[in-house]
Amino acid sequence: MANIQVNKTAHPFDKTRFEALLNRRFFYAPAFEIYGGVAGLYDYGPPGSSLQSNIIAEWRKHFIVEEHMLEVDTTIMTPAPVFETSGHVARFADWMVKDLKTGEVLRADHLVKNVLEARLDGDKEARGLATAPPKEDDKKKKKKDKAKPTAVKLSDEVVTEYETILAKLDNYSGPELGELCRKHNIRNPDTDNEVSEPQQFNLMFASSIGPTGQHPGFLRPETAQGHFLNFSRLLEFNNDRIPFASAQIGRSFRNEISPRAGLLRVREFTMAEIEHYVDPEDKRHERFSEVRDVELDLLDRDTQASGSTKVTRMKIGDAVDKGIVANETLGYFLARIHLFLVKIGINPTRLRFRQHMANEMAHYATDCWDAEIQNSYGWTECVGCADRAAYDLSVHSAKTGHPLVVRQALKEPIITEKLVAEFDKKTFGKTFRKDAALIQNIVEGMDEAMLTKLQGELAQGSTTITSSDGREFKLTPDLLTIERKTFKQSIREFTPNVIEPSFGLGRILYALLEHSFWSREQDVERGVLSLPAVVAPTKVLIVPLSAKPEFDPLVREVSAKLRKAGIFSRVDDSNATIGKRYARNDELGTPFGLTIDFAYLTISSTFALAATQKRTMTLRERDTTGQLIGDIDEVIAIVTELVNGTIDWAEACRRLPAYDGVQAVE
Ligand SMILES: Nc1ncnc2c1ncn2[C@@H]1O[C@H](COP(=O)(O)OP(=O)(O)OP(=O)(O)O)[C@@H](O)[C@H]1O
Repeated sequence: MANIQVNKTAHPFDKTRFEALLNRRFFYAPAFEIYGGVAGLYDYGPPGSSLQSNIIAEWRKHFIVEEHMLEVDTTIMTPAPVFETSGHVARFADWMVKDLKTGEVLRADHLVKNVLEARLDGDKEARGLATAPPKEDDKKKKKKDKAKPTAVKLSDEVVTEYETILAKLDNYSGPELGELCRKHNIRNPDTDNEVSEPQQFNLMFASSIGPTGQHPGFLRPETAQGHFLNFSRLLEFNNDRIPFASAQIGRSFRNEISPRAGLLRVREFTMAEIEHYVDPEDKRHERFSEVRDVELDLLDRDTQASGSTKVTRMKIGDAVDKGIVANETLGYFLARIHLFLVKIGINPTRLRFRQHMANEMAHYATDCWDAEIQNSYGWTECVGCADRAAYDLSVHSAKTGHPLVVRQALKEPIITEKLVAEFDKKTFGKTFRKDAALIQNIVEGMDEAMLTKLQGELAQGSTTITSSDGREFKLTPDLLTIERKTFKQSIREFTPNVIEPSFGLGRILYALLEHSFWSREQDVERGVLSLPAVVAPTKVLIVPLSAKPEFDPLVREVSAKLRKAGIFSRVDDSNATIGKRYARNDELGTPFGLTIDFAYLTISSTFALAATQKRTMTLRERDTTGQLIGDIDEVIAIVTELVNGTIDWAEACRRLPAYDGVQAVE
């Protein structure tokens, strides 16, 4: 009876109701709203903040604690030379177009996507097929829908062409996007005006450090550089051993061109990033065997190149063995990302891993996969996972002269022999004076074959070398000799490669909210957020049947016991009916409710005495609304186990009798 089956798909996803719920319960809201708001900036309210904190806490456990990662907290404000070296000043940019009449700015690839998808939707409508879910949620939605071509049938070739463009959208350069706009008559859907040629726009917020204005800086657009700049300290902290990973959770800033997709594209957001440092010659992962059999939906680059978006379900072990995923470490993280997202409540059937096309990847990356989550905006990248090779450490090291390398003692020293030039410094300097260094450099730059030749010629008495500006210099055996020497190398020095999983927490949080939302079969107005207990903002709701003071001691006792058990609970002692109170908490995603059982009320006029004598309370489960009854301490023990995930509701139903009393009627 208490373990009732529920039908969560009785009503189709209703975005308007969903957004109304998030707004009503203050999960998040536009920042500076009473000043009119700023696109792409949001504030989280109490349930949104708790949900984010709980996702972060689980992330810490799943990655940092589980893998002994080294956590850092580096600054957001970053001096310009850092981003000049990393390439962000030159390349961290998107292509934008301007409406030729209104001057409205649009991101070029998003414009192409929105217009072509709208045309494909129109085609589906004309053919009498179902259309895709709506794509934009903002205030401009109505306006956009007006501009959206409706029910226009396209030829089969055009449909294929559009689908191919969409499958490869991240792959186009700015001029190519301009060409697509011209070829397919892509205009601003809000106004139907033509748009300009795409221009690059750097997404970093520029600032300056100090009062003189002479030290330009940027708000970081990712947390990664802070890890890399501290690499040598981290390596030392890790006893000079690799592999190891650093991790950081913090804010990043991107001046997005036209943010219109709620939390999915914002200008300030929280990232959680891991930089895992590996030996470039050995990218195996010692715990790969633990995840080998985890199955993922993969969309590889060859499939996308053929214009398809069909995923292949595959064990990560097989994907690495077949070379679809470049190496074990990358594969290990893809599997761990999958496990994390599913654990916090992402629907695994709406999660896929998409490989970057060759041109889409940063030039230095060797392989890159995005964890994409399906939601009402389409498939959205929520986690990027890239093998960044040795790029970042190498460029910062070259720029600063600070070695960002690993030095490993070799088990077996490497013995090599090679020809080297020995100079008689005094005679050499006297003979060539200011050209001495130049000539020495030329000789020292010679390879083995050239040195062998030089050695032979010196043995004949003399030789001549030519500098790059065409001058000739005569060399004789009194100036230098070429000899074979033996070298013993006991240290191997190398720049590690970096595998980087990079999480955008706002995107994950939003997708999770969408995946968790449904309405009760009997009443579409009664929305529920089925958030797993591990991330739910409040775990247990305590519902006293009445706000009368006689109930206080028991409520306080239950609260204190839950606190002691580490369970975050809230008391709802408002005057609303118990059904309303439960409904409000269903909307907040609170998985369990406790009602102190006052069944005795009918035969006793002293509530507290009766309840104390009986010492029972009911336990309600959010999704099924099933209720169980038991002794207070017994119920607290069970709800603690439920929240900690050591038992499920079915098990709770085996341990406690179902309750069918008055409180169950909602
Ligand atoms: N503007 C943004 N708003 C919210 N989250 C973002 C934003 N930009 C990036 N992220 C998050 O940070 C993660 C890592 O950033 P990355 O640089 O790989 O994104 P990106 O490829 O630039 O994203 P996109 O192509 O969607 O702009 C993304 O997977 C995403 O979750």
